[in-house]
Amino acid sequence: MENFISGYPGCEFQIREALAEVLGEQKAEFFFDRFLEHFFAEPDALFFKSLGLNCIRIAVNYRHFQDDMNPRVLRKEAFKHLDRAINICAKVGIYTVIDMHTAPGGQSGGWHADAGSHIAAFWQHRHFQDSLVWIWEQIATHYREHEWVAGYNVLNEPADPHPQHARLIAFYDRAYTAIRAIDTRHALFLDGNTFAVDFSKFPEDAGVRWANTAYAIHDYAIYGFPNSPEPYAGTEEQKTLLRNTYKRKRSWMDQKGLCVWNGEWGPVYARTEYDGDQTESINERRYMVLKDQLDIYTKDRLSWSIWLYKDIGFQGMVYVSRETPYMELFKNFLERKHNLAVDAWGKDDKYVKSIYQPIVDLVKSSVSDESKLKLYPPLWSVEERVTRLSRTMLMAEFLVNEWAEYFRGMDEAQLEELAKSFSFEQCLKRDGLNKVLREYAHSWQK
Ligand SMILES: O[C@@H]1[C@@H](O)[C@H](O[C@@H]2CO[C@@H](O[C@@H]3CO[C@@H](O)[C@H](O)[C@H]3O)[C@H](O)[C@H]2O)OC[C@H]1O
Repeated sequence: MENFISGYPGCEFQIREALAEVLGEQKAEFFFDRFLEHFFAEPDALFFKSLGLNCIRIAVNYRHFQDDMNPRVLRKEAFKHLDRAINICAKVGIYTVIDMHTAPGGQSGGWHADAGSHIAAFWQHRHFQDSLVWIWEQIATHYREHEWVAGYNVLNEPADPHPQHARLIAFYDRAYTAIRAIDTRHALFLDGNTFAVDFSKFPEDAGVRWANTAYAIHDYAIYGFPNSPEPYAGTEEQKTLLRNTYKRKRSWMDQKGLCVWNGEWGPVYARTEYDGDQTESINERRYMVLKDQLDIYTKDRLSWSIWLYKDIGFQGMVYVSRETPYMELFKNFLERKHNLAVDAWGKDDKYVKSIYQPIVDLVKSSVSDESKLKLYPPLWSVEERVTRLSRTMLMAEFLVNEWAEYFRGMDEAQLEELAKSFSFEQCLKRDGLNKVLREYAHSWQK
């Protein structure tokens, strides 16, 4: 679960805690369990398959396997939803890649690492790394015979600040050895450092050192987001930029003759409630970006996994209808969250930019040497850092309890109604996106 996907503010662990506070442990657990059940069921798999797609990447949180207060003890229901999703996909003929989307302590400072901090503590504590290796051993043991699991995406978007990426390489070595001691057959998918774009410090002998391994880039194109430098029109210059950025990300694999996979990519979309009559024209441009990226991938016979399948209406192939109990309940809250730009992903900060600008200016004017303003990760400028800390963490923290308060006094039947809003039957389809995906999925198979 992520904030822009499900509508809550902040991180998953925060809303789980807040909801337990409001409803009690048992009812909160009931809600999240029902949410996961409805989020992906057989009709979802059938729809996905109907587009001609044959593999889905399933993002999992390490907390499904291990409770932080009870380390190295496999949770009783650790595989309940993952087994369910993988077996539903297998039944309709879809392969799955298991993606470890969060690591203990956080493998990056992004909200999606579910750590609630901009410091990626995973790299600082051996203890956190040991835990994740142990979790992978449990997963490999569980799925080593499964024919429909295509492989293991060991760590989503690592961001190891070490200048030589030494801790990431050491962790991949450990995870590789541990998994391979149990399961030699499933492929491993290793993301590059710094949000799956940088392989420059990967070992020279990777091809032999890490057998049966693909290397995952995440190819988000700047033109697919509200902060695009200019409206995308598919000009030759713009297409060249798309291609060059992508080529740069995969250049290390190309030099070494290694297998590349695009594990995440895809534009976000405008919404009528926030973008008004601009919505359609913005989205037409976004579909153009999508298509032009697919042209590049198809020419290269590159396999990809679109981000993402389902959400509340920003990026998903299917999205929860506004007429559902969940969306009606949170209508005003979501609008406020949007206007305050509390989520980082594809943010639109027009209402609040000027409020945070003095902090940006203060930081810039207080640091004497300009080069000292460049901290890791490089794509977090001073502006971006201020955004992450003051809005997506500080502001979000205050909204977490508010989100949970909406549930106060609800019984299981009402919670079920809310969770069910995420079921395929209550979702709409993003036709523009699905049409393009279908077309390319079929052309790829020819
Ligand atoms: O969970 C996902 C999460 O995996 C994803 O993370 C972001 C991916 O994009 C990163 O920035 C890109 C880095 O490469 C440049 O070439 C692109 O232009 C940038 O967009 C960003 O820092 C990550 O947080 O985001 C969506 C989440 O739902």
